[in-house]
Amino acid sequence: MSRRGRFITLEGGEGVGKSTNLALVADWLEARGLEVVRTREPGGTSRAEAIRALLLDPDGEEPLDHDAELLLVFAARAQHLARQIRPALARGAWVVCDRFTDATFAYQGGGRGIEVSRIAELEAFVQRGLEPDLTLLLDMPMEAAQQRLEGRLDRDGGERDRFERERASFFEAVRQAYLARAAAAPGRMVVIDASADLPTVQARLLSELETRVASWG
Ligand SMILES: Nc1ncnc2c1ncn2[C@@H]1O[C@H](COP(=O)(O)OP(=O)(O)O)[C@@H](O)[C@H]1O
Ligand SMILES: Cc1cn([C@H]2C[C@H](O)[C@@H](COP(=O)(O)OP(=O)(O)O)O2)c(=O)[nH]c1=O
Repeated sequence: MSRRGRFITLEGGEGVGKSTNLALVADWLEARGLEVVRTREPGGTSRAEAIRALLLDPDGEEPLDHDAELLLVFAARAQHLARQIRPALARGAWVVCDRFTDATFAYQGGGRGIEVSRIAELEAFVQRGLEPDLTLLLDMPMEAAQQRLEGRLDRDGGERDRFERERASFFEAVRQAYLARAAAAPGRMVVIDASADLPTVQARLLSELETRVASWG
């Protein structure tokens, strides 16, 4: 399958501003006349969204096993790739996705402690060589991100999902795993300091995006 569109992902812990900035990235690309597909993980198609609901549903009487969690994340990803991402890229659309496999290395690897080699095996099996062209990692100290998240939950009246109920040490491990991935893949991943006010973060992000898109010709 020839691949013409580009695949951009946004990553980072809870509350760092991924959803807010995804809109900015997608709008910027659309203003350049590109077809843009905005999507997210886990989810992005109706069956993958059903798997998302299973993953986010807070643990009750039957806690979700860590290996089952990992396999569900990749099951949702396989569906999303087959039904949404690969067809979009093939027709020349650009795909902008809120989280992808770096989140699995961060949450299931760093957070849950599953071996990296096991995650990498599933990555190879499900993605068959397809990787994001660019990953924007929004990074900031966990406590400040938690405050933003609380602000959002207060406004939306939302409940904390299964991940949002985790301990501070879990989120710190997630952050460190993300930073380690970025250090190992400097060509694909760009770390953006997300702790500044929104206009500053957005200016940083657009400047990185512009440079990368220009380098692709
Ligand atoms: N740079 C920023 N400064 C202050 N608040 C922000 C900033 N970026 C996002 N927010 C706010 O923080 C909250 C979390 O942002 P959101 O985009 O939902 O994060 P995520 O998708 O990463 O969980 C939202 O209420 C959003 O309006
Ligand atoms: C994509 C992905 C997400 N997740 C988790 C992280 C998030 O807590 C949750 C849902 O993602 P999301 O809705 O992006 O979280 P938020 O907007 O609160 O930042 O799924 C994983 O554990 N592994 C994965 O591979």
